[in-house]
Amino acid sequence: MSEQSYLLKGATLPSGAGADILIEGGRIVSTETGAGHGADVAVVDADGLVALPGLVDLHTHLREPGFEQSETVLTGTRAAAAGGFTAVFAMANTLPVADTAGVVEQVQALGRAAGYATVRPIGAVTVGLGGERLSEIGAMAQSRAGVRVFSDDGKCVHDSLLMRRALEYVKTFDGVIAQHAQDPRLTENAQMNEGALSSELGLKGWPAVAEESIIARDVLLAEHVGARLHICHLSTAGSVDVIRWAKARGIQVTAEATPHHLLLTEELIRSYDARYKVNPPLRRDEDVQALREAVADGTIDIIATDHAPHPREAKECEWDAAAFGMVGLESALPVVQTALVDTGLLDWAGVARVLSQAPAAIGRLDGHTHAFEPGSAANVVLVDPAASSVFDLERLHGRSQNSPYLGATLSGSVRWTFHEGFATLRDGVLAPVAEAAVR
Ligand SMILES: NC(=O)N[C@@H](CC(=O)O)C(=O)O
Ligand SMILES: [Zn+2]
Ligand SMILES: [Zn+2]
Repeated sequence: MSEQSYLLKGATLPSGAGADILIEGGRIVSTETGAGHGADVAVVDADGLVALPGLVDLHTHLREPGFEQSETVLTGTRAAAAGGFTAVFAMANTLPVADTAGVVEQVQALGRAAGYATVRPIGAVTVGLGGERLSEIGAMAQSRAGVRVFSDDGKCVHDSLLMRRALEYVKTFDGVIAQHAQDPRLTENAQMNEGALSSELGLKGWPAVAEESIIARDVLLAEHVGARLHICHLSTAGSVDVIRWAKARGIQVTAEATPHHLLLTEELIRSYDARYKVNPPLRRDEDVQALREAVADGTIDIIATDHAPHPREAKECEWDAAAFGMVGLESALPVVQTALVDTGLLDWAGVARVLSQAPAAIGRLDGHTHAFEPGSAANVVLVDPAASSVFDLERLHGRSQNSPYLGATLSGSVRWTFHEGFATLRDGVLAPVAEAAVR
């Protein structure tokens, strides 16, 4: 395999310091400005660009196996590379469900073969996401995929005894349960946030308490067991309060917010445009503000995309019949810049923390680099923060186009992505499939 060397000249590190980042043999060799380099090095003009550690998404739906009409590991990781991601954790709600060592090993192998990003499979907590019997958690942990994150995402692990047993199990190997917090009884047929607007629009409400009550129960279970718990896609101010309380008590809980819950509100649903239909639902402006502050003060540890591709026919239908979910890999960084950086709530070091360092730590993604230290693997993204543009279809590289941002103006643009020294995105252009596959 031939390894191209790169010099990212005049980049700005998350700390604000200037750097010439020299990448050779898949590693960062030096970040010293003005250091010498060989003649065969490709020089990238990074003047005005911010260098971040490769982004890590703890919550991606790659849909393969089983739902390849929505996304595949290849198309999803191409979308990831376009968005600046160098590692994604693939959710288990595939067909078959990722509840055996065989399926998680298959997903990981597909990621390796595609070559655009590190793919770490998430294992299901219960067999077939059925919520009744624990899946073979130990076998998935010991498999070649070395699964550390387990989730029934899309469904809540509602049975408290099963949740307790799952926490006890993952504790033995330092794993984590990522809970989709949704009380199923309180949300039967629910279509949008419960409140004045759901009454006005005549759509069945999804109360905040359906999320908050599960989080409250689960932080107490995590405390009782002494295990790690992660809460997926927080969407309400009340959820933030519960997490803040749990952390103050020393409970090992981490929390995630999605870009869309940090920018969009339920008001968009007045259009009845199903691109805005998502689980958990878009909430009120007060909730968005509370989530933003919680990311800024560290109560919410990470931002994860919950990239959820769906084919056209699942979205171009009446609201009640439409699928829940939005694609989010390519828009994540622009949305985070728009919602948090441009508003002064987060600096670039904070962005590196919530989109790279913290998710890698929660998922125990060993060996993936999040600092610009010589000798470490070259997982790097270059962002142009001054570019503000209309988000259009050309920005999407996955198989589905259910983005809520089409036509909206967002700040910032990802220019280059390096995965272990290989340029998966080159000044906005994805590396050819064949090149990524043979490296
Ligand atoms: N977020 C969504 O609205 N949908 C996700 C499931 C999930 O993340 O709960 C999906 O798999 O489509
Ligand atoms: Zn979910
Ligand atoms: Zn999800």
